Amino acid sequence: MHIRSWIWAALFAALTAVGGMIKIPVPYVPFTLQIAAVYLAACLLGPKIGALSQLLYVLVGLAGVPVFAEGGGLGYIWKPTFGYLLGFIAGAYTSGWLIERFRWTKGGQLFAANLAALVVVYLCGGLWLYGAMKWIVEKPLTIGQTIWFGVLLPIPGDLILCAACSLVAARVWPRVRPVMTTERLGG
Ligand SMILES: O=C(O)CCCC[C@@H]1SC[C@@H]2NC(=O)N[C@@H]21
Repeated sequence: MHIRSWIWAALFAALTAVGGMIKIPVPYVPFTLQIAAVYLAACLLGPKIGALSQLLYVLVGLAGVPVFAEGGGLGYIWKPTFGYLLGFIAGAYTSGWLIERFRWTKGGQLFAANLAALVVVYLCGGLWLYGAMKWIVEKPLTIGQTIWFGVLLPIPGDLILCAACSLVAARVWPRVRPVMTTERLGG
């Protein structure tokens, strides 16, 4: 893989870290801006490099750098929000794959792809939240509470970010994406 791909992946990993620092504490699952970096990485880097950016982010956090919403370190895998972090990797891949497979470029199309990413993030995050609260924290949430705190509370903000990032990506796409993707880099 071309060095430029690694640099872009690292930059978007850093952007996700910034998104994790901008947070509003809410019980169980904080509001953060991490998902905006996931949307943009998928749209501008494609499935592989987009997912790589999120994998780098998670690995740096697990290595101990406090880039997650509530710190970092290997023990973070036991936190109720760790599933969202795994969801960022799978979500970036999903959205990037849809965009690449169907050659989507318009704002509405990117919105649809990012919506799919959001579903993946919430699936991973919600399932992990439920399991972690039950078996690790041992303060179980009901399914209704899990959906309320894990999905319904944060989703309005995430939908606004989805629309905003999709429009921005559609605008900058023609100029930026050829530079960012590996298609022309042979890697
Ligand atoms: O601990 C972490 O760093 C992960 C926090 C995950 C927060 C999730 S991301 C999707 C949803 N939208 C938000 O604003 N918060 C949750």
